[in-house]
Amino acid sequence: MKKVSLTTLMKMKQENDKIACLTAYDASFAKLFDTCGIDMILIGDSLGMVLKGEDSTLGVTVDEIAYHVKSVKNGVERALIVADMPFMSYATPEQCYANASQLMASGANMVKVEGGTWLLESVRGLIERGIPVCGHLGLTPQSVNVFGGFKVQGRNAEKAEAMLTAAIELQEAGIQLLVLECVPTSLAKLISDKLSIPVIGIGAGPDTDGQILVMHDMFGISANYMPKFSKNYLLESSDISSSVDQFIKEVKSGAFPGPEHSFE
Ligand SMILES: Nc1nc(=O)c2c([nH]1)NC[C@@H]1CN(c3ccc(C(=O)N[C@@H](CCC(=O)O)C(=O)O)cc3)CN21
Ligand SMILES: CC(C)C(=O)C(=O)O
Ligand SMILES: [Mg+2]
Repeated sequence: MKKVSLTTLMKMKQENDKIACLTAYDASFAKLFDTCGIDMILIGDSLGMVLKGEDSTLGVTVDEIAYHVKSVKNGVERALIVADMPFMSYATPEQCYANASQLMASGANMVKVEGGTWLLESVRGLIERGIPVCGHLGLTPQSVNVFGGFKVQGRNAEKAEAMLTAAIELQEAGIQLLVLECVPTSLAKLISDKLSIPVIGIGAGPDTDGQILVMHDMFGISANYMPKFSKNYLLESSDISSSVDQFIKEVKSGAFPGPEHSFE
């Protein structure tokens, strides 16, 4: 099976072929998702919430992500493997390079970092050193204490403008993929249209270039709560594999996310 590359994802954006992504944390689920045809698998720091049962992602360590990357890698033949960099593991460019290199050596194809303008130097440095970078804007859960909760971001004109500017700056710095989390549908559409790189949404409406869900949410088994933008695909399927098939089908057709999973 031909491995999905960043070139593949770029071509999918250009051809309006939607990109279907899920998180995974172990080899068995990763293999199942890969076999179903998931394009990208994220080892998310959401593992702090769905695996460890904590109420935020802040306690996750680089070693924990690396452990799960090593497991996921062994189940994957085709999907692009992206690893989240944990809270404070990229606070300075030097920390960022050391920790990103550990995740790449563990089997990731790309690392993901949360934030905008303050990150530009680290993003450029990673790419110059051979590490592809995925950005993450909107509701960046590592900043939950600054936001005062898991809240939709970019709802006023000033914040929306700042997010678009940050997205463009990150693209100019060299990111090759962007996750937009919990932003109004119209803003996610604007950013997806303005950027040449693929934009993957979660709680960002139907107009991004792809969608990602936390795997536990799509099976309705998350330890804490179920965000409004998620959908339990096991309710209408008899087994895990066909629920993943259905998720991919609905992403590709544009049926997911509907208005009930999106924010205005
Ligand atoms: N199980 C799970 N699913 C996720 O999508 C997820 C995690 N965990 N952990 C890491 C972050 C945290 N995320 C979250 C968690 C909660 C909401 C939430 O409760 N949102 C409200 C919207 C609040 C508003 O309207 O401003 C909601 O009703 O969905 C959103 C994102 C997304 N990520
Ligand atoms: C929700 C996705 C985008 C994520 O960052 C995670 O799973 O940690
Ligand atoms: Mg994350």
